[in-house]
Amino acid sequence: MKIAAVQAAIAYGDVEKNYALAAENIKKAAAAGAGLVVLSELWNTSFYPPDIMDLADRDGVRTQAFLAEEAKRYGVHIVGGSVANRRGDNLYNTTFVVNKAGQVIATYDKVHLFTPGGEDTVFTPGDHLNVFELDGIKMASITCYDIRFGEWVRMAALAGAQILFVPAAWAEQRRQHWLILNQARAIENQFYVVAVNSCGTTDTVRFGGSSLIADPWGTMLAQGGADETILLADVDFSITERIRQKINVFRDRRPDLYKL
Ligand SMILES: O=C(O)CCC(=O)C(=O)O
Repeated sequence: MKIAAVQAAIAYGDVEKNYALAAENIKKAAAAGAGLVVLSELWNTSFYPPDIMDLADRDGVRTQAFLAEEAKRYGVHIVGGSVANRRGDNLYNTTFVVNKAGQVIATYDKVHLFTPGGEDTVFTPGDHLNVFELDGIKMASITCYDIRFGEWVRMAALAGAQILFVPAAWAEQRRQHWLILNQARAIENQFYVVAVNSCGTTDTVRFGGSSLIADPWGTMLAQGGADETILLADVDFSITERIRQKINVFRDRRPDLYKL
């Protein structure tokens, strides 16, 4: 399966421009042969303008219809990064996963909100893991800051995920953390990690780009720089079993001791 990670400069607060940008990038990824396309965090608004409550999608209606249309048009699965998504008076940082038939097969609201950026004062957190199946492979997604919580990522691995998607809007100044955390999560969980960051700027933040696709051994299959790009990598899930046999951390872990 060929995966495309879309690293885009999301326009700050310009929703119309951002849907057009996503459409253009999905088209390019499909033309490059991708079977699964991954977008970055809050690709409809960027992270996050003051009027985000007004700019947010309502009940995910527009985003789901848009992703379903694009998925069917190009015959690709889409892990729809995340969007600002208003449900009633609450705002969520929501991921929709759509299969190539245009069916929404999974929905995830970011669980760990980025308190240093005040995200918890604006958004409501989700309360469940996002594990889903495409082409017979179990997959999972989290969102940005969630990557700092190794126990949350481990849950996805224990639920059987063989690949983890990490849409993000991660600042350039903590680029080192981004690279190390994503690579470490791939190594410790022995699964693919597809980490898709934004690039470009808001009024105050420069996003770090550096999207990456790491295999279950931690080898970087593709890595972005500071600018817009679409990373492509072929993933082969048969290597996971071989790696897990060589160093069998799932057999050797000691959950009986993992409590205080
Ligand atoms: O953890 C970090 O350093 C960045 C997290 C973040 O920006 C986010 O979750 O949106």
